[in-house]
Amino acid sequence: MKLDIVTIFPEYFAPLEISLLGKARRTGLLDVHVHDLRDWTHDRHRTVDDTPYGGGPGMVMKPEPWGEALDALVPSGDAPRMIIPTPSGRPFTQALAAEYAAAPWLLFACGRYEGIDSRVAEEARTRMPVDEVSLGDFVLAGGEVAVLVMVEAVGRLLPGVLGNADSVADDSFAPGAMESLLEGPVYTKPPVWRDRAVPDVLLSGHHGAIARWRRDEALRRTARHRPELLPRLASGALDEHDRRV
Ligand SMILES: N#Cc1c(-c2ccc3cc[nH]c3c2)n[nH]c1N
Repeated sequence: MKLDIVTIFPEYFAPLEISLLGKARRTGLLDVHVHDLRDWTHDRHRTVDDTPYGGGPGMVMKPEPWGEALDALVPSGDAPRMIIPTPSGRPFTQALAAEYAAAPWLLFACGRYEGIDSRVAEEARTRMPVDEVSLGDFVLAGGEVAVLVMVEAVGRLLPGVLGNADSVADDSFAPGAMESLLEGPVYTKPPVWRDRAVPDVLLSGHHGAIARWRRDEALRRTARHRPELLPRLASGALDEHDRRV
């Protein structure tokens, strides 16, 4: 997968050199290119923003540098999916991460200030799919952190990136009957730590009992932290036992 990231803060993406994603880059699973938007400015101050038409606080990112950046990065023929993080976008979900993981080429546009002139997305849509996407109902100062989150969520889904492919299948929100359940508690050695013992069932070796216990705990945690997810579970996914948990 090829990733292009356009930003005025390229240094924000140093974390993509380390850990799983760094290894994915070194092994060729991910081809990441971070670009400084100011490389497509032509004035002495490398200006990327201006005052908003119609007045109001803050500044807006000028369309010209973005237009020239997209012309340079997406000349003609094949085109990426363009992803613009914004508080006013559609929700970024595990399903959308999976959709992006199937794309051969993604281009992330990191806004700053009050956002990117809206004509940039409008013009880009004439030559590539453009998604405006939000991580949630809170406000960041720019798109870079959102892109880091999305790149990690997408990158870990690529075959070969995670050492244990089963981890993906067990994800919260991964497709399947457990799709809308939060993951339950996890434990490792020692069996007792500061007088706190690991639940006996996990040491029993009874795989059926362990699976049932894990599902019960996932149901309990979902009911406690995200009760709104429970009705979304397919009707067949909850049996009589589940409803009594
Ligand atoms: N995605 C997302 C965002 C943002 C966001 C994204 C881009 C910019 C550019 C200026 N301010 C921004 C905030 N805030 N909260 C989210 N869930």
